[in-house]
Amino acid sequence: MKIGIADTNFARYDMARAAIKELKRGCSAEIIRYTVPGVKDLPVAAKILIEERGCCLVMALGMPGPKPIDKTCAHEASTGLIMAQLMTNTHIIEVFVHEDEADSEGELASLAERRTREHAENAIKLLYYPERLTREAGTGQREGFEDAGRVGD
Ligand SMILES: Cc1nc2c(=O)[nH]c(=O)nc-2n(C[C@H](O)[C@H](O)[C@H](O)CO)c1C
Repeated sequence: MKIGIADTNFARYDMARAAIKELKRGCSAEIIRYTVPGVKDLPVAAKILIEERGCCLVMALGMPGPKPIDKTCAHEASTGLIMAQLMTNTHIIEVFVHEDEADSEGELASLAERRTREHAENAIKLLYYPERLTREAGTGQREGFEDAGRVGD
């Protein structure tokens, strides 16, 4: 089993290091890392990891900046990642941490670490323990922040 990690040098935190640590802690998959300049380069990187490098899941890690143009880039990248998933019938877990989600550099680093690790846990569940995701259905899970929790009965 191979898991791909696509990340960017635009990001201000080494999200791939966090992902790799968590994946190694939870499974024995081979990990293939592919770093590109920015989020808009992630869709093709993910597709190459799947089609040419044999990955059965990819985590796409990126950090959109705070400007309107960055938000547009992130939306375009997201659309591309969805297209790549549909073209390859393979999960690409988008892990984006927007710079303006945090109030300080320290908070941004913690959020990037925690969201990436929690999505790495999701990747492991998708591949190895899908029944655990089903058990969590409807429980308001949130990656990087406290879970929102269940409503109703
Ligand atoms: C404006 C802009 N903003 C971001 C961003 O917020 N986050 C990011 O990762 N990359 C950004 N980029 C770079 C593009 O994603 C891409 O790398 C270049 O357009 C080259 O294809 C650009 C050009």
